Amino acid sequence: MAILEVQNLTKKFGGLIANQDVSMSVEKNSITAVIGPNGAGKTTFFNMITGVYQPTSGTILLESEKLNGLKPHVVSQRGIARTFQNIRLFNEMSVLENVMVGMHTRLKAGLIGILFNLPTIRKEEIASEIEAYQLLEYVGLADFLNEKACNLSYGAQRRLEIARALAVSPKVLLLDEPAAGMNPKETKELTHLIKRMRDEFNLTIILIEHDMKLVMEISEQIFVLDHGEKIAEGRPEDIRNHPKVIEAYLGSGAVHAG
Ligand SMILES: Nc1ncnc2c1ncn2[C@@H]1O[C@H](COP(=O)(O)OP(=O)(O)OP(=O)(O)O)[C@@H](O)[C@H]1O
Repeated sequence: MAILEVQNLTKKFGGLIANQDVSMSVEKNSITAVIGPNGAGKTTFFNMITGVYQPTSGTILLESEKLNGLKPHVVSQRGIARTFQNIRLFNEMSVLENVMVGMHTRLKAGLIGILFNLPTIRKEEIASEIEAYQLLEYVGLADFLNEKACNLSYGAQRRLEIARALAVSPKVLLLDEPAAGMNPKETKELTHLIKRMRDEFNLTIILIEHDMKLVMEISEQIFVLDHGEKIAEGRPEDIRNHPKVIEAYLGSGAVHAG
């Protein structure tokens, strides 16, 4: 069953067409990759799904409900969380606080509760602290709870972003270049983490990634964008030797070169 349906999505920035008529159907509980050369339109595609940009035309459906026109925080409440290509953490806040920020959108006590320091707030706070700790343990950061986010290694910051995204209890998790800047050991651990998250949180995961080894190893389905258009889709074995994909990455002539 498809959890996310994207139909004929187009995004124009003035005269530049960043996405042109892109359609995708993503199965529930699957791991899907969106790949393509630099500037192909991958992040723009994520930005439309998450409400950062409104599409020029086309439709985005989550469990058959339209997401067009919704603000990013509402899209997040509907069940789509993401991480960013350029890590966006609260650098001066602790690791634990960064994850707790991710939870605030679904806390029930509300503004009145916070203003009047109601007991419900304290209860929620304790519960969210415990949950945040468990998420940090899950991504391997339990030893760094009180560390400032900016003091973490690059790979650890990427895992913290993942923990923060998980804190909103998403149905769909979008990862924008999760392995960027990671060493081979960290990338291997990330590969395991992505698979575990899908299985244990019953998640649907869509990732943009340039590390083809990672992509080929974990994706069940791959979509390829080039110059804003979808040029191929299929299983890793279909994509690996797809002439249009080889041409997009290596330039025209590569396919015929032998
Ligand atoms: N806000 C914007 N205003 C104008 N042009 C934009 C904007 N955002 C993206 N673009 C342009 O849209 C095109 C697609 O960019 P996008 O960042 O989506 O590509 P990408 O595939 O994610 O690239 P990369 O792999 O390098 O991150 C690029 O030409 C980019 O310059």
